[in-house]
Amino acid sequence: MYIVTANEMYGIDRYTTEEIGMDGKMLMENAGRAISERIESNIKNTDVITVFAGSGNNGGDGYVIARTLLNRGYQITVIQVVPDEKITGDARYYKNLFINCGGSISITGDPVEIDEALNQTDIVIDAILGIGVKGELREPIKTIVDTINDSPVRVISADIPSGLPADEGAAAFDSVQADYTIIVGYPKMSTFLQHTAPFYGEWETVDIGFPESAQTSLTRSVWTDRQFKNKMPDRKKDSHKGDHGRGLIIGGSEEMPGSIVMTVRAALRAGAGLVTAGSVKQAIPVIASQCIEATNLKLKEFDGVISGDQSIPYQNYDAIALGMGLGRHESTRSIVINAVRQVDGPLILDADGLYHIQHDLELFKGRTAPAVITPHPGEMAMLTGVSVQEILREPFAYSIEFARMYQAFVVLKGSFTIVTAPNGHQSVNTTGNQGLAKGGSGDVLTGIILAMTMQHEDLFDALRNACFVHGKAADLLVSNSHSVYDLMATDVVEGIGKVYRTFSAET
Ligand SMILES: NC(=O)C1=CN([C@@H]2O[C@H](COP(=O)(O)OP(=O)(O)OC[C@H]3O[C@@H](n4cnc5c(N)ncnc54)[C@H](OP(=O)(O)O)[C@@H]3O)[C@@H](O)[C@H]2O)[C@H](O)CC1
Ligand SMILES: [K+]
Repeated sequence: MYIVTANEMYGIDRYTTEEIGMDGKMLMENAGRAISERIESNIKNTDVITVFAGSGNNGGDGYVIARTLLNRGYQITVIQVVPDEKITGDARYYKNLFINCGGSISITGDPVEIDEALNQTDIVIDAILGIGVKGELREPIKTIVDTINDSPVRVISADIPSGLPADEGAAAFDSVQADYTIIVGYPKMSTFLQHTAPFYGEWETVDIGFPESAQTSLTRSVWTDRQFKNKMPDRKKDSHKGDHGRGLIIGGSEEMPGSIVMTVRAALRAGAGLVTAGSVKQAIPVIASQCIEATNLKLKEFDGVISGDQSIPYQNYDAIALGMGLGRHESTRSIVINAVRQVDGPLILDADGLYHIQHDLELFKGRTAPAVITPHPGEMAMLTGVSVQEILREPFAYSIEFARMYQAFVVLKGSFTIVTAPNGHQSVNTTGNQGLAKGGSGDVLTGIILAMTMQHEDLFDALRNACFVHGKAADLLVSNSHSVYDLMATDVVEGIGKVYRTFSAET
């Protein structure tokens, strides 16, 4: 499922009308009808419905919805929130059809009248503004949006909650708070941003007839269940442990032996053939007792942390993960610097590994083998020199800039984790829940990433599948045996098996 910006959506619209030759009116009719069908399956036929219609094509969709539901016997009226001369083009055409079918319209921006109407309404259809919104809401629309939000009525938004920007980057906005949004064609970027996603309520998309050829330039998408299943490699009956990768995980310190334990256990559960844990001698007994299937590599230590002054036989491994529980001691830094220089297979940097590399990012440019960074927004802010708020406001843009500049894969963690490839392609993960917002979750993800990296031919697929499994494990656990409160990172490790079993049982 592709994710679009407003500009990309207008491009698809233009292509469909100009190149394919489909009439714009037909797209609007298709949109309004498809939305009406979804509305019908979500309401009672006795519900009183009010459509709020604005001046643009979103308002035009609103008039198609109003006519469709009126003709199907619903009690429905339209409140047009802009003066009549603002309704032009296709929207005007559909407004006239609604009137010709006996529909009733009141034209008002008066909050008292609107409040009275809301008191007699069960369902609001929000068709005030679509992806054409620009800047802060003007009056009377701003007050109307506030009035709708203050009312207990159920709100269904057409395409996008009115006022909400389609794209990332907006700092302040006013928006309708929808209970449910029926999105035309493709989800917009703001469906997947931490600060804008909640305005959509539940959402789904409707197909209005855009041709497949309109999608060819799109490079951003949601990773789906079906894609996960298709891209999970089969295991041959005669395979052996060496076929599933030899991974090295370096991390841990005297004071932090736990995080590498979770990474190692997750890598093993996720299917890595052989896993070696490289750590200081003080941490090895903990790792060895918790991960008896792993082997250990005792590294030189300095004051309880891994010393940077040593060489590591990276060539013996298919992929390396580095950073969990490493600590931020200066003497450890050269381990990370040297790994970026020397590891000639996939290198995954997480946690303190990211801390140590922050001033030497240029080293990524000299690598011939892929590098993967797995920052949370705070770590991404550290790496890019901007605030966490800026990262959260524009996670797609910051990820792409980093991935292109340093030719690295970026896994920007969050409620919608974004995986970005060096060529700028981006994929959003939608599995997972609040239960993952806990210490250790990131360590588990890194272990799964390591295992997937060694089992997939394509690294982008590996990263997408890793994020999918991590979130899905949490989802299955929360829907069966756990809650978002008690879920722990170690539970997620055990949940990996549930994901594999669920998907291998499906035909
Ligand atoms: N393929 C498609 O994309 C299809 C989309 N459909 C629907 O159309 C909308 C997009 O329609 P568009 O007309 O481009 O934009 P809007 O409906 O969002 O409205 C733009 C008008 O809104 C006014 N506006 C803009 N910003 C503000 C603001 N901050 N405050 C108040 N009013 C604002 C502006 O009016 P002016 O007074 O400035 O003229 C614009 O005119 C899309 O979302 C879909 O719902 C089609 O139906 C099917 C194909
Ligand atoms: K809307």
